[in-house]
Amino acid sequence: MPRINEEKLRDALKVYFIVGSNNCVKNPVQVVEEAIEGGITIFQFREKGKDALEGHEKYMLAKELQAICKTKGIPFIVNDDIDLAIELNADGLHIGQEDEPVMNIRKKIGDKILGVSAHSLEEAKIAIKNGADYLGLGPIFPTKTKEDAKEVRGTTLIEELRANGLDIPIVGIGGITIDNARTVMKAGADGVAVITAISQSEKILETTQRLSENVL
Ligand SMILES: Cc1ncc(COP(=O)(O)OP(=O)(O)O)c(N)n1
Ligand SMILES: Cc1nc(C(=O)O)sc1CCOP(=O)(O)O
Ligand SMILES: [Mg+2]
Repeated sequence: MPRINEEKLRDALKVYFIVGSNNCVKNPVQVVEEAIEGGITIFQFREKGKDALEGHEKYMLAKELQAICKTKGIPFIVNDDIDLAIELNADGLHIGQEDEPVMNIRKKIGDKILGVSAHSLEEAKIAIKNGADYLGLGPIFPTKTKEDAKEVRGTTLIEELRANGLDIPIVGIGGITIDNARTVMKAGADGVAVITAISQSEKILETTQRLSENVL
């Protein structure tokens, strides 16, 4: 199967919901179902940090969320865990700069969607050269979700990449909400990736709908 069409991916990245069980106030299955109903366009399983599930429990939750995404036609991406992505035959994998080199991962996952985090123009160029399908740039705004997040840089890196002619699909991440999502899109992103804005909302469906309206 060929690598995913770039324009199709750009569209899919618009409302990118990332979650793990420890980000949720209520049952993560219910959270993901409501978020899908509200209009998310792609999903990342990120079971990481304090109180994260491990082993069989992690696998079972991933499998259940993947099945839900599949019935609704939402691409299912796994964060960090290449073995899980391969075992589940996920649609893709997202990796950071601390993970295995992009080139090695690309060889291992074949044509699956490969997202890579980048924090500079140089990192972005290397990721693209080695096979990234899209980039995650952040943190755009302050976030409490990722303890080891880099310095907040607003939308400057998105603008820098676009000004340098990089047209790879990009999502902004970190502290993105209904209220600031438009700023990220105007800077040149193809989509916004959020955890808290949706997972901690008391009205997940409504919040996701409003976020989508500011992005689509
Ligand atoms: C879409 C998207 N963008 C960036 C990240 C962050 O990845 P990483 O830097 O590897 O950090 P962790 O999420 O693994 O803590 C992401 N997960 N998704
Ligand atoms: C997972 C992640 N990666 C980031 C980066 O900067 O690469 S910021 C972040 C956390 C995003 O969560 P929230 O939407 O709750 O701020
Ligand atoms: Mg990572």
